[in-house]
Amino acid sequence: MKNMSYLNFDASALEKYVNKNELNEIKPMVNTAKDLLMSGNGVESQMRQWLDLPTNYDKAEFDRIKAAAKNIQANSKVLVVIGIGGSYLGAKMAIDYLHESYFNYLPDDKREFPQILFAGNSISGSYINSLIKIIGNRDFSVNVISKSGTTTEPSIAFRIFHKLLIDKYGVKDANKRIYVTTDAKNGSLRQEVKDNGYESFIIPDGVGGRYSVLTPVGLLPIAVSGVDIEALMNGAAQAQSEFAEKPLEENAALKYAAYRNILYRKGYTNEIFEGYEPNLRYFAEWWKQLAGESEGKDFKGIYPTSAMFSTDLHSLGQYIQQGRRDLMETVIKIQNPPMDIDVPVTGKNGDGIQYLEGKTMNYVNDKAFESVILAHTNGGVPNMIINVKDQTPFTLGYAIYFFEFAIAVSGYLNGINPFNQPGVEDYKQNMFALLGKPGYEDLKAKINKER
Ligand SMILES: O=P(O)(O)OC[C@H]1O[C@](O)(CO)[C@@H](O)[C@@H]1O
Repeated sequence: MKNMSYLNFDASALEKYVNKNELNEIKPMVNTAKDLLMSGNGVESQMRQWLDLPTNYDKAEFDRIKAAAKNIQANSKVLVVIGIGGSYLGAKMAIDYLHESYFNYLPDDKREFPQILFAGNSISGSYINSLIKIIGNRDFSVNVISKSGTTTEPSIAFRIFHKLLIDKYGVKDANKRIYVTTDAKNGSLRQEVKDNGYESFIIPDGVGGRYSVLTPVGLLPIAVSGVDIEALMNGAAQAQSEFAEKPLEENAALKYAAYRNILYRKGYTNEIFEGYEPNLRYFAEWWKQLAGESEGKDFKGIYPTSAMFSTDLHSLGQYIQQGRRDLMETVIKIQNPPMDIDVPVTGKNGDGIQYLEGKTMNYVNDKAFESVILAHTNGGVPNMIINVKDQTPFTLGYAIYFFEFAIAVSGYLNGINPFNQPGVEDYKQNMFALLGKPGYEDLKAKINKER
């Protein structure tokens, strides 16, 4: 077991790219950005409620989440989580991170908790058909998550699964299997809660989708999967107190914000989020929304993308090593993965790996990580390393808060509003027009004229 704090930021591979004086020089700007965030003097400050969520949340609702999770665990083999963007990525990321890779694939008698499957994040009829097939005749419940209650993708999926529930259980019992996470007062889902008596949870006003994993949005599905959500919140609370207090030099979140902005201003405009554990894939997807929606606007911002190694060393690896030099990498390194296995001893060397006999896979993975850092750094790609202690709920809570805090500071540091996402509306408006939604006749005519 490698001993370390829950998370640390390692800039040692940046020596070639960032001079020693630079952190000190950007420090006043980072501190100003942090102060804007903490004081509420920055733009869109009403959307900072996530900042003290780990210590200031509705405890009664938290207990209701745990009770609902128990209920679902007792009466369902599957939980269908319906939502898109911030209304699903956080839960998916956390469940994957905290469970073994094939958790969801285990047969029901080998899995202690329900299978968690996601819907409403695409408009693929094939996907929904396949999902219905895999549920089969097993008992299931639905958690529909939408702050607005009017997002097309989850609305369609909810209609489908609502009908399936009614067909299977009848209206009265179906209503007991529907859990709604939405705005406290507004939106059609809130109205449906009132009409049908569904159990429901609130997405707080001051928390945007991409900052909502520690609200019922993430907490209910995560709890249903058997995770200790109290530990998750405690980890975030620990991060909250540290990042609010510590000076830049000792503050991992501020350092990450500072270095990625130092690099961005030198022309490293694309950031690749990387991991060496396959169940970090959705961590990257969650981070991409967090960073992309927070910073990509006003024709600026770091472009967030991702790669998972070793897999992508044999696809994107070539480009990263020798392509356009506008890339930086942020590598998440899990210090203590939950499991390991030896390279088998066969006494033969036909495959050329006899020298690895007696070594573990995690040892080899560590060496791959070190080798890639060296190769990419030498090849012209600056690397930031985020060491994360383990894959436990406490550490994950800490890491979630780390990224949320760092990205919000980073937005302010760049003169960007980190809490809105006006660009997401454009495709929606066009889609409404093309689908013939009432009220969009003029836009439809305009589109048809232009194409
Ligand atoms: O929860 P809603 O209202 O369905 O929105 C889903 C997602 O769409 C966005 O509004 C834009 O992508 C996100 O912030 C949010 O996570």
